[in-house]
Amino acid sequence: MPLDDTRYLKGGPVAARIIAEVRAAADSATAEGFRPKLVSITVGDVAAVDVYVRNQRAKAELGGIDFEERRFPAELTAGELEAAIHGMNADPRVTGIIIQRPVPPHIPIKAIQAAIHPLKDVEGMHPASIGNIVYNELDLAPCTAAASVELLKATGLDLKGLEVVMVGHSEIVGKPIAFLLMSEGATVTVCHHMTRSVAAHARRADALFVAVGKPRLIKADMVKPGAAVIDIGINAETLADGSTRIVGDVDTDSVKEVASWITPVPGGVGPVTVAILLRNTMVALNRQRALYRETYGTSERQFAAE
Ligand SMILES: NC(=O)C1=CN([C@@H]2O[C@H](COP(=O)(O)OP(=O)(O)OC[C@H]3O[C@@H](n4cnc5c(N)ncnc54)[C@H](OP(=O)(O)O)[C@@H]3O)[C@@H](O)[C@H]2O)C=CC1
Ligand SMILES: Nc1nc(=O)c2c([nH]1)NC[C@@H]1CN(c3ccc(C(=O)N[C@@H](CCC(=O)O)C(=O)O)cc3)C=[N+]21
Repeated sequence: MPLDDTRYLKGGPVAARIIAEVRAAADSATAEGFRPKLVSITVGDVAAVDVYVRNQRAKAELGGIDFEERRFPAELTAGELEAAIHGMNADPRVTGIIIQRPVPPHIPIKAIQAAIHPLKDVEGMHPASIGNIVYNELDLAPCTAAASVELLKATGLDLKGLEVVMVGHSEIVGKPIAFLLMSEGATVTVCHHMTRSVAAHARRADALFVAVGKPRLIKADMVKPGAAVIDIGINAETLADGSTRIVGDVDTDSVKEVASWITPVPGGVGPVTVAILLRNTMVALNRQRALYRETYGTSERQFAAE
């Protein structure tokens, strides 16, 4: 189907709407002396991260949020990284911190995520933050998970009682999606590599989310006619001529003939993920402002913004 087919659930318009809201919120916060600033931490070189960070920088600029990339060599020790994070926690000009994954194997990612101050955790991966979604507090959730749910909502389907299947149960994507959907009233089945028949579950789904990291895992015969398919996978594929292209986890060419909605890759979940990161940056900033008011009894900032 051509890319203007309405069955394509495109991320661009959803992202643009979110970024416009971010821009309005960021401009008024800046005018009131609370300038939002997002710091991205990268350790080592990972191609998938480069695309994400490039888009973060471009969209932060559109959204009126300052952006700084801190890039560290792969040999950085966990202690050095924690020290850098503690410095950012203490710096009032830094209002949001994101650690790009993956980090090299010698760095314990869970401990590093926990080192970010929960008020500056714009990804919602600090244990205190991720716990909130279990308590139905959904305003700051891991970005890709929130983006995927946002795209399902763009179909207009009623999430209450919807049969949803999530393929993949990672901490950063599959599990948070399952919690967000449960909070919205959906009936959620979670599949993983030990699931006896992913196909048998997937075929029952009104909405099928896929975050596995295997190109074309989901074929047309695994999809219920009329379903919404949210393809979260981002996989680099090398073509015969040596060039590379990005494909998702869903065999889009065959599934598009069966599904009523399908997110393209690229152009689906990815752009919305970036927009949600910026929205989360504003949610975090507002929490910091609320604490500031409670502590000092004023919303006037006590130091000059640079
Ligand atoms: N669009 C975006 O913004 C983002 C996209 N991604 C992409 O999403 C994909 C998944 O990422 P992420 O969740 O971090 O990946 P992980 O590798 O952390 O998780 C993959 C999940 O898939 C499960 N799995 C593996 N093989 C199968 C199988 N054959 N059938 C069913 N389940 C299987 C694994 O189960 P088990 O643990 O039991 O082995 C695991 O839960 C990747 O392509 C990644 O690039 C990731 C982050 C952001
Ligand atoms: N802590 C952490 N959180 C993440 O969410 C995370 C991460 N680390 N590490 C890397 C992966 C990958 N990821 C992408 C998000 C958006 C695009 C994106 O914007 N993609 C565009 C591509 C556009 C282009 O090619 O320029 C699209 O799909 O249309 C890509 C990749 C987030 N990840």
